[in-house]
Amino acid sequence: MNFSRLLKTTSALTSRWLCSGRFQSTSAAAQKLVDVSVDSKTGVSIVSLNRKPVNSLSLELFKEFCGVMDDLESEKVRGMILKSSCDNVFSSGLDITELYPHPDEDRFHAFWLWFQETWIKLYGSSFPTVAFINGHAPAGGCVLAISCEYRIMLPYYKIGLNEAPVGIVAPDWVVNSLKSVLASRKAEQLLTSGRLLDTQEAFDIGLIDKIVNNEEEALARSEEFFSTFDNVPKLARALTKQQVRKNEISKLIKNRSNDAKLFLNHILRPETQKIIGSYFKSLKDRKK
Ligand SMILES: CC/C=C\C/C=C\C/C=C\C/C=C/C(=O)SCCNC(=O)CCNC(=O)[C@H](O)C(C)(C)COP(=O)(O)OP(=O)(O)OC[C@H]1O[C@@H](n2cnc3c(N)ncnc32)[C@H](O)[C@@H]1OP(=O)(O)O
Repeated sequence: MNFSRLLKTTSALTSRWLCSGRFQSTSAAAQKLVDVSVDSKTGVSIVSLNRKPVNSLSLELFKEFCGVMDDLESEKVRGMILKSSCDNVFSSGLDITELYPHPDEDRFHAFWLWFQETWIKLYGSSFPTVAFINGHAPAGGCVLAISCEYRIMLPYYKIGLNEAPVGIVAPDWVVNSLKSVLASRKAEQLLTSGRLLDTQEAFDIGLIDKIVNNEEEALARSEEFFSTFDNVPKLARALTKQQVRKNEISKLIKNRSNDAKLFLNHILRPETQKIIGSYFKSLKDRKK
């Protein structure tokens, strides 16, 4: 099966979950969780995550984001910049309330499939993608950033995959996304320590590509990146990118339901619930 068909194909079970209207947000029409605008100078789409206060990633946000990605694919956009509308936070990662306390199993299954779907669409997009990391990007926030092709970050924020210290093992598609950006040894060090790096450290190890001081500079640096493809036929570029990324994506597509079940079993374990519970409490207590 060719890769474009594979991208559209998913198991019957997965399709049932993704297409079902369950877990529809009642306020979806009232509040947009993902905003899209077009930079009139460059024709590039700017996609802003807009789930205040910290862009924690919920099932509803993933669904909306996937819809936006489908639109951008069919409009054959020149490129996309992913950023945040929240002050100081790009994304705080998965919404912990989707994981704790003891999530409803059906909702969690759907949540995980939509997380996978988001990764598949972003990591496998045909058009060039830039993450403008205009705030902290821990855990799932970092996953979004490393799924893009190029990363531009403002100074003095933190980025990394901090799952291990809270007793959670990142799935292999997350690990492999990191290994597509960093050498295996650096990726292992970052994952096993769960350390969050500041902007300068992230630049020094190659986790991000550019440091900028403001949005104007970010747009200029993004444009430099996008214009490197101006003389490359769009289809050839897209197929080449997918050629590089297809093994990881195909592996997940064939294993989606199992990946969701494994993660659900892990999350439901009393020890895991306890660790996430104390972590969440410490997050809330920090401000007291
Ligand atoms: C716990 C790990 C569990 C599972 C790992 C699962 C899977 C592994 C595979 C995939 C990778 C993805 C994993 C994840 O993404 S798990 C989420 C991990 N996220 C974090 O550890 C970040 C936590 N947040 C922060 O460190 C700070 O909030 C942040 C630096 C982002 C911003 O700080 P700031 O001071 O600006 O805001 P706060 O006052 O801390 O937050 C405002 C408000 O929002 C609540 N909050 C923050 N983050 C989350 C979140 N991820 N989910 C739900 N709620 C969140 C925070 O508690 C505050 O609430 P309140 O006090 O009620 O106002």
